[in-house]
Amino acid sequence: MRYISTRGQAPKLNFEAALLTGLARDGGLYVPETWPQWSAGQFRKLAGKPYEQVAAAVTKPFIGSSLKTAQLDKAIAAAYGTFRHQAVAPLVQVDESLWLMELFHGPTLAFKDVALQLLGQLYDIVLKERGERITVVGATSGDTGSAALEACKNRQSIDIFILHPKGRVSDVQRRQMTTIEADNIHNIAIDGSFDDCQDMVKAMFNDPKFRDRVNMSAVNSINWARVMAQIVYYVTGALALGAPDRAVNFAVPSGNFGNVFAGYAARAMGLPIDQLIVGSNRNDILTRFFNSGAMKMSKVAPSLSPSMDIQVSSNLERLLFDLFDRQGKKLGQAMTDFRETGSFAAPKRGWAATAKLFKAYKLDDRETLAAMRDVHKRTGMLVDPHSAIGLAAALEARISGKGSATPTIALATAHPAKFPDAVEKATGIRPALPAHLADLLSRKERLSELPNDLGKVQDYVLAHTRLGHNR
Ligand SMILES: Cc1ncc(COP(=O)(O)O)c(C=O)c1O
Ligand SMILES: N[C@@H](CCOP(=O)(O)O)C(=O)O
Repeated sequence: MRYISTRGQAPKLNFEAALLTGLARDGGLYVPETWPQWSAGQFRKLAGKPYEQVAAAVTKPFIGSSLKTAQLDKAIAAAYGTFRHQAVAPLVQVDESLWLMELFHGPTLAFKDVALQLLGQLYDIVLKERGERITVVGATSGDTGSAALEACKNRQSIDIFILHPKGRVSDVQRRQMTTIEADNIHNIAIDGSFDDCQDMVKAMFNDPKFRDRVNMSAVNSINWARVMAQIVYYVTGALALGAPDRAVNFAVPSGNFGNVFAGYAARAMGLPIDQLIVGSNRNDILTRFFNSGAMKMSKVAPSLSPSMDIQVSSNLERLLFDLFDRQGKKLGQAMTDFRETGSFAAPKRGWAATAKLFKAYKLDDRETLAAMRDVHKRTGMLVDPHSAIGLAAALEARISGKGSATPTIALATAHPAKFPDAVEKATGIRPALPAHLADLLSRKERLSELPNDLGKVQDYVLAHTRLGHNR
């Protein structure tokens, strides 16, 4: 399998190189040159198999000869051995045609663990074989950060720096990052938004001297391996509800568009997904896009679902690449124009199919609390504000007839205890953290604060990475 950049000007890479490279050198994102095509029989063979076995089968074609089968199997076993639920991503039935997929049984209680636990293992294998070290610089609105730090902590070949928007993540999210004791991890609170943090990470990648000096790599969904690992639970979920002999819908709370893009990739491989239902909070650029074909950037506003307080959804570029008939140069120009003018219109060709596949709904904070209250009243389940947005979007799609009678899986992306204030406000119940995090609020924090200034952040990384001085 070869990977190409969405901007069409960077070298083609194999999986191992794409894993280590992060953002392509032309500023684009790596995508598979072609989607692996699976027959119904291939999917059928995996029905009822353990998560690890499905993960091996689904990821193999994307990894190709970059890893030996035994290495991949070992990495998968180690990654999912850290989960507290044997099924890794269990389904819970909500009503006659709606299921919740719990993606929060990993070490940091969010769906990010599913991909990042595997990414940590893959890094280890390829870095050991190459005898190389990397510096990871990542941006987080709360969940990627802790999952990435947990996956990379104490790994000898990695120094990791995570930028988060100061004061804009929940206390639990921040403490999950800042209380990890390991010499190779660095938390930086930036005086700005998540978009500012993500822009700085991309700017560092777009500075060839800097990226080469520190051998920079990415844990955000910039990294194709993140998206690849997330395809697996779309397959296990759909198979559990009767695919490939029955189509399913997925409802996904969305911010950086990585999670739902993994659903798009599963469908491109042949999994029968009827609709991908996108849920946004008040930062609804994605919902506006899918409802109109146009995007207009506005200022990001804090919400009860802080992990989705995002205006520039990184992975949308991977979808737009297909909408632009994979013409990277044209897309690159459109992305540059979007950055300059703050607006973007999708090409008319292909838009009808995209608009048919993606349905999108927005919930403000009041509606999010109402959704959390409603699901608790109806089922006794506590859901976090992000998951509630996905669930409510699924119900909206059904009411408006757009979701039809097709069974729908709403992705529960975080454990309710990550957002105890919002859950308590909605239901009157304060969810407790699982035992391994029970003393989180009394652990010692360690972080640095920096202004929203690229030069200062680069200086900080250079001063603290073990690669900054040696090259
Ligand atoms: C809990 C939670 N839900 C949903 C999202 C949105 O996912 P994505 O950015 O992949 O669209 C995030 C952040 O990524 C998250 O942390
Ligand atoms: N919501 C994310 C934002 C970063 O998204 P990613 O999927 O690109 O890592 C977070 O929790 O940090």
